[in-house]
Amino acid sequence: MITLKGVKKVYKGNGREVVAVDNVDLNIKQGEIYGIIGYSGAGKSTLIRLLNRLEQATEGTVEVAGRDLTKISGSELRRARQEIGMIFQHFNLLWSRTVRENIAFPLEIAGVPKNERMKRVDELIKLVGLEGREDAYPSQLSGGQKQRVGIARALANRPKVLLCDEATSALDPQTTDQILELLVDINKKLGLTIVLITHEMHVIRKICHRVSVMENGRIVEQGPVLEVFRKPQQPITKRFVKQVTEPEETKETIEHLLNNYRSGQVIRLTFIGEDAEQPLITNLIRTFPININILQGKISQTQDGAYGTLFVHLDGDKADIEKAITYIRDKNIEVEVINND
Ligand SMILES: Nc1ncnc2c1ncn2[C@@H]1O[C@H](COP(=O)(O)OP(=O)(O)OP(=O)(O)O)[C@@H](O)[C@H]1O
Repeated sequence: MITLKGVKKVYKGNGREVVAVDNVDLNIKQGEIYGIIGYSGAGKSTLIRLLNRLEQATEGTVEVAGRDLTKISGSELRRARQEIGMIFQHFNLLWSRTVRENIAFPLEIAGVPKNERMKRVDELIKLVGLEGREDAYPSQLSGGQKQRVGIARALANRPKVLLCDEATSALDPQTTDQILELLVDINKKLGLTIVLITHEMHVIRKICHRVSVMENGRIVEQGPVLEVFRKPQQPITKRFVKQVTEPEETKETIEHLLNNYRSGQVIRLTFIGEDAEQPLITNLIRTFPININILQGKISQTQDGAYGTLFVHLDGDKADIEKAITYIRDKNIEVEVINND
């Protein structure tokens, strides 16, 4: 559905050049929810703006729904853009228009007759759950409701792709979850391809099937979300994964625990998908003459299954601890031995 090859975007000005996107290759499948994560300045906004030609690539090709956007202009580009909806962090609504009029706006521009327009707006209002708020003005809506209007407006012309530019960054955690659920719902109902950029791993975990990590304009890591959670390769990816798997205080807690548990071994177990269902701790206690203390744990749900980490302290004979660790590894559960240094 979306293919980027060798894409580069250089901004020039004041005698200086900024390479915002640097030699990016990307492949996004139809019906996929694809996340691009990176810190501020990584090049995410530029990349997503290349996907609807709000920015023109300096080098490379950007193919969306069968058209190379770098090579078209005029009416052909306008038609191509109708297949690509976009929502924004600050909603970008028209403040002097009601909910209904905001949603109808792209239909007016596309020349859809009034009757059809009204019918389509009603459908969209239902789809995003804004029944009863049709005649309200944006200033009378909550942040979540404003984003629902943004989503309805973006979907008005039945696009094949929805681009989300930090769409939940201005919302509180509960409203963020509701909007993310709405996006998943729309993805399933309409088979819509969704591309989102964010700096929050929570968003990726919750709704994305695959993810790319961006740093200094480049994609430094990509893969299925569960895979990236299981084995993050780059330091930056490890930092993002820790945002959702380990509570803030984990590092300090672990240091504290290592000081308290001088004997035995502290380990971190990583469970993926069905592994999480195993009665592992019970089996360990029954099989080996060791003591086990559960120190800390967290399980997160992704689109493809559960992902969890558990810190435990094993105490007893060194050889028994070694055997217990081998036993866990044989069950395909990842074990990281946390050392005192
Ligand atoms: N119009 C522009 N002119 C010049 N430089 C730009 C322009 N837009 C972005 N940049 C630069 O390109 C780089 C990437 O910016 P971009 O906004 O794409 O990153 P980002 O990951 O989306 O960060 P943020 O979340 O802060 O927007 C930055 O160094 C930025 O200063």
